This record gives sequence, C-alpha cells and structure tokens, in this order.
Amino acid sequence: MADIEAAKQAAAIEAVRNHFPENPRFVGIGSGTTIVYVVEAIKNCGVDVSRVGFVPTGYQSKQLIINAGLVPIEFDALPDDVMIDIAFDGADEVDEELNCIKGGGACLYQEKLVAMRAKQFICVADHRKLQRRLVTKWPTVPIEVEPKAARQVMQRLRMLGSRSPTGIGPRIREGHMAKAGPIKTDQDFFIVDAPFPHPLLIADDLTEDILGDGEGGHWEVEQLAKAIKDINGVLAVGLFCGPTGPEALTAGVVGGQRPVACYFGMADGTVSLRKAREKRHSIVAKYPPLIPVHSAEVEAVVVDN
Ligand SMILES: O=C(CO)[C@H](O)[C@H](O)COP(=O)(O)O
Repeated sequence: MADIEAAKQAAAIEAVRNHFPENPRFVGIGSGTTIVYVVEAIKNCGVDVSRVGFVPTGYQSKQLIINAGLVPIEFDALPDDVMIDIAFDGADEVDEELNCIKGGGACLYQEKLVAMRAKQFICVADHRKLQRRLVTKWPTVPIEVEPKAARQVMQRLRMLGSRSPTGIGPRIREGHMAKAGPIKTDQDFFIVDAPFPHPLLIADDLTEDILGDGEGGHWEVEQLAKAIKDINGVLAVGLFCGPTGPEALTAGVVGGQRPVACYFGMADGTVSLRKAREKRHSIVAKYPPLIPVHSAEVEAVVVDN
C-alpha cells in the first residue's frame, strides 16, 4: 500500500477506535478517498452496527455505505429533532484551529448538512492536509453555485479579491477526461474554485478592503465564508469554520461545523491528533503586513499506531 494510503488508513482506524460510540443510532459518512478507510474501520471495530442508520453526504458516500453492507438513511428521512450521533469526513486542508477546506470531491453541501446535524464531527486526513493556515497547499475555496448564477458569482468573487498569484481568477470546475464541460454536483450545481491566496504570494494591487473595515484586505475565515455565502446563487462554501458540537446546528449555515477532532496519518506511520478548543481569531490571509494574530488553539497529541 502506498504511504499516503497507509497514512489515511492509520488515521481512520485511530479515529474510529477513539470515537465510534457504543450504541449509536445515526452515523454520518462523508465523501472522498479517506472515508473509505473509515467505513472499513467501522466494519472491523467490533460494534454491532446492524441497527445503525448511516447518513450519506452524496452519491459516492451512499454507494460506499451500501457496498459495505451497512444501512443507509437519507438526511431528509432523519426524525425531526434527532441529532446524528457522530459524523466522519475527510478534508482538503485543515488549519491550526481545525477550520477546514472541503469540496475537493464536489460534495460540500451535503457534507455541511450532515456535519452540522452531528453531535460530533470528526475529520480524518493524511499529513499533506495539515497546514498552519488555509489556502496554503490547497489553492482555492470550492463553492457550490447554481449554474445560471455562475458567471455573476465569479464576477462577485473577483470583486472580493479572488485571484491567484499568477492572475487566475475563480473558475468553474471542469470534468477534464471524465466529462466535457463543467462537472455537476449531486444537487446538479456547479463547483467554482476560487483562489484566495497566501498573502506572501499576492500582488500589492490586491490589497483592497473587501470587508469594508478600513483595515485593508484581510480574510478571516468566517468572514470570508460569510462574504462568499452572501453572494446570490451560492449554495454552500467549502469552508467549515463554525463552532464545534451541537451548537453548530443553531449557529447559522455559513460556517458549518469545525471538527471537534482531526486525525492525521503521518509520513512516519504515526497518527497525530488535534482537538479543537474555543476559537479566537483565525485568518485565511492578512496583508500587508503578515502578522500572526493568534496563537494555536489546538493541542497536538501523537498516537503511536
Ligand atoms: O470534501 C470532500 C469531498 O468534497 C472530501 O472530504 C475531501 O476532498 C477529502 O477527500 P480525500 O479523502 O479523497 O482526500
């Protein structure tokens, strides 16, 4: 097994071992490649899951649940006022406060629905995903957009300063080899990938005051999520940056839920755990100058596998 795959699997086993409840009623299952190992670990964890309803976050996730012999239950079939006991999902990038970029697999809207309905949201990833701040290695914020509004949304994103260091603006995600033209999400919407680059990489002329606070262009994660979500035609923003735990459900749809814990499979075969603590101020980018405005609100624990 390639190192990265082994890292994902190790993180998944550790996450399930530490968090899978003894007698859950509903469990959320995210999308992507890492979640495959989570489902495998659930199957092997020794808990009787025959009466558990597994809530998918899209087509791929539902097929994964069915193929594993688990029982799927659609999000809109959940009884009112019942929370999902726990939701597991991957991420494209995770910062020190456990804010996440998600949507690399184009499933962010349902992922956010499920994460926000969960009492606990657990993220599982490999070491490539762990960065000091968002939009470091993962270059864009994925945004799910109603197709008719897409051009207008991209224009508004450019006005917010979305432009890569090489001058490339937001783009509708294409299918490349798999499909000619834009890919469609499970909602039949487009994904727009919007660059909001690291401050050290961007040009001076991008320092406009997008938030109107008179302090120059700075993108605090939740404010950026809100500024994007406020654009007409945007269904969901691939920034998961709200509160953790059950209060995420009532805190508003913009931020979604930050994971309460994130397991990273490391290159040396260990698994690193980061737990969320109360959040103060976390930035995607602030420029100029680049000033660290917060200290890490997470603790790192290395778990030998
Ligand atoms: O948000 C997602 C799908 O939209 C995935 O969770 C994210 O892309 C991580 O995927 P992988 O586990 O394959 O790295």
